[in-house]
Amino acid sequence: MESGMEEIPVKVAVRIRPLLSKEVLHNHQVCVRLVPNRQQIIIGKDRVFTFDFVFGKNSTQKEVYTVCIKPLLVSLTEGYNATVFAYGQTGSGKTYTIAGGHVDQHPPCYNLLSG
Ligand SMILES: Nc1ncnc2c1ncn2[C@@H]1O[C@H](COP(=O)(O)OP(=O)(O)OP(=O)(O)O)[C@@H](O)[C@H]1O
Repeated sequence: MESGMEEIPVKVAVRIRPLLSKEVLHNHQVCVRLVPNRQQIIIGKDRVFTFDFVFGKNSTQKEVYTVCIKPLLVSLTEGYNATVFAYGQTGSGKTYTIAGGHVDQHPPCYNLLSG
């Protein structure tokens, strides 16, 4: 087994999306905070959760792709299988991340495959 492949085979990333304009309009509040320099988030006052990767509201498609997906492509070329899927409540940003938001500014992760 190549070095680095003895790790736990499932990794979980959390991506926090910004409030939508309609949410700002309705005075919705952000309830999730990032812990700086740690892959952790705080929900509410003090509930801390740790993930393999945490992306904040200003994270880009390219950043998510580079950190989470590109290494899987490298392992594919070495003969390993890989699956990426998005999980979360409705409106949380699954489609935006996997299939893209605004096509020019926020390309889908799979459009970055050649990068
Ligand atoms: N990282 C982000 N930055 C800016 N806007 C985002 C981001 N993620 C999601 N959005 C916006 O939030 C809204 C909901 O996102 P999206 O449709 O991707 O959610 P979803 O999880 O796929 O929802 P559903 O399960 O209902 O299909 C969209 O208007 C999308 O453009």
